[in-house]
Amino acid sequence: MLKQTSSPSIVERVAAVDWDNVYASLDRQGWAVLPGLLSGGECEATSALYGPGETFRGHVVMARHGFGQGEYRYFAYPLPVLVGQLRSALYPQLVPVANAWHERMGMDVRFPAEHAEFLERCHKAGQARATPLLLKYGPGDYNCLHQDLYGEHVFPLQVAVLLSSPGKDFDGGEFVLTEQRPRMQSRASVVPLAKGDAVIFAVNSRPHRGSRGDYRVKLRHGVSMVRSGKRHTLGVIFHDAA
Ligand SMILES: O=C(O)CCC(=O)C(=O)O
Ligand SMILES: [Fe+2]
Repeated sequence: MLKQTSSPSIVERVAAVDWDNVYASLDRQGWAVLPGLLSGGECEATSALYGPGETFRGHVVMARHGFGQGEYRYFAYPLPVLVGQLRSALYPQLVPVANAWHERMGMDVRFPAEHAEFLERCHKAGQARATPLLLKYGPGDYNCLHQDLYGEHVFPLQVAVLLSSPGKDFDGGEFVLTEQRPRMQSRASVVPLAKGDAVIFAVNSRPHRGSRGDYRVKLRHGVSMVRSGKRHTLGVIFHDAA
């Protein structure tokens, strides 16, 4: 019998990540990159979903809200298989960090091991609308620094996957994060991403170990101006929206 070789599933790929390394990076800098989480074909197929139709529940033109320039659409339930698998496979890996951060920041909320259980908590509180989203940027577009908070329930980490190739599909359009530390000036990071790479980052705040114990730093994320071409991103947020 011929042995069939197929590429690993999303679940297998997530399980194969060097999570200890990712946890160390999240603790050190508030973000971590998972290189090549999606294949080129998966990136293209996901970008191609963009458009009007039942795949999405909402459409936001960023300039209308002062969010920047460009547009995005929120996926509707049921999520496309790949998006749903990414969301439910990544969540349990991030729970230990989420709970440890809450403990260090003196926050009472703890997160259940499985995503379905956390969603139940969101839905019971009236946060029932899907939050994963697909973003689209063209020349001159950008995404102002922001936080993706959609109600009382907030999972403290989120993920974005770059679906286009920098230097080939587009120029500019870097993923940026800023950290606002108490009584200090803000610090910016540019996250280097290739097509298919995922960045995990803090939604709102994270603990930082200082000489006198942990203090909270506030993070915001955004995208610098796309100079040319077209840039797509898949955003995976773990809490749902009111
Ligand atoms: O396009 C990007 O890289 C940023 C997307 C974003 O703001 C998000 O996924 O929440
Ligand atoms: Fe965002």
